Amino acid sequence: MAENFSFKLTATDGRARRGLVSMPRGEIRTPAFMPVGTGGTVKAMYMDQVRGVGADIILGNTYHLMLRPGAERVARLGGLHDFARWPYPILTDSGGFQVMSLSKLRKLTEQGVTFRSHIDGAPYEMSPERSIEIQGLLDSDIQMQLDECTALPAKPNEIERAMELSLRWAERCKTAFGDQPGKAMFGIVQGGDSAALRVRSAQALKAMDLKGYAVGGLAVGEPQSVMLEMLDITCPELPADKPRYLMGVGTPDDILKSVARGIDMFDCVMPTRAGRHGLAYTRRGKVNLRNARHADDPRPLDEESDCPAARDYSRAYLHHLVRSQEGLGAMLLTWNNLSYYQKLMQDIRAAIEAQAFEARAAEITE
Ligand SMILES: Cc1cccc2c(=O)nc(N)[nH]c12
Repeated sequence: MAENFSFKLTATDGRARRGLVSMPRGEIRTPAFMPVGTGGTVKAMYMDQVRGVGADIILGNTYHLMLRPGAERVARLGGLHDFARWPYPILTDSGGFQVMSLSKLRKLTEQGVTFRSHIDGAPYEMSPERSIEIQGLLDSDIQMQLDECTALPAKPNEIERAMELSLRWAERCKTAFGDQPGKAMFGIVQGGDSAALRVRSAQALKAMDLKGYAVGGLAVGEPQSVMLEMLDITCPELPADKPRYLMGVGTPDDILKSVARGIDMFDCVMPTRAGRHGLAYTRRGKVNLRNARHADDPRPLDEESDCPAARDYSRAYLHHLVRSQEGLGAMLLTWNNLSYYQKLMQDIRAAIEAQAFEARAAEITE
């Protein structure tokens, strides 16, 4: 495996990119979908199943893990990879987004955020430095800067204030992270739905010469057209030779349209959360297994899938499990959904390679 963190582009199709991130713990084929493992577990999945469906990297979360079981405890136990038995790369979000969406009595200042745990009300503070320290204690491979994500719609001056604070926090995170060759710290572009603020944020982060760049502050309630417009504005400002990660996105359609605009990495709770709520993603669209019409249907979700959850169980059985609130229902549907998402990414990667090959072949025949 690689000594350091590196990213190389292996094919392009217009603005879509096929690439490879190489790190000491493994390689990440891009475009990549990262299953969300918030509390050190991809809910309702064994880690060898997560690997089996084709995931190269999973997400962990600073906010949840600092509250429970505690970052210092995870460090004493050998770090998140040993704790959760996932030896491959892990990306951790910095916690700010979750503080603002989950915690109580939070107060945000230049220094950082103070808040009370949504679990037991205990007081905490999270500065850029503490966030990087926690991600280090977790032994995270890709660490996110602490940022302030503005929910949309928002006033322009509010978006600007949060974007500029996030830039100052990016500098502090870069300083706190220092030089860790086998790991990476990504900056997060903010700026809401303002083209000018997105450009300013992206250019300022580019000047910091970070190892990767996330686009944050999207998938927070804005229409897809606004999200895509912000990608059209932001991606061209980011360095072509660094990975681009669109946070919290998204549906299969969101992913396709975002890959076409130059995004390399995605994460979203949709496939795992939907699985726990009886919803299955299939090549023919979404299937709600709670619906009574499946009660006598002997067909599997997808007889051509190589995922046992999609191929070996009848819709009638899945309907029964979901209606009976049996744990196996969430397990099988999550397995199906993550398999669907990874197959989508595999098809996207192949399509970019094929198109690039076509373009190259056309050049050669000219
Ligand atoms: C998880 C997530 C989703 C969506 C947006 C964001 C964001 O802007 N910043 C962070 N740190 N995380 C995000």
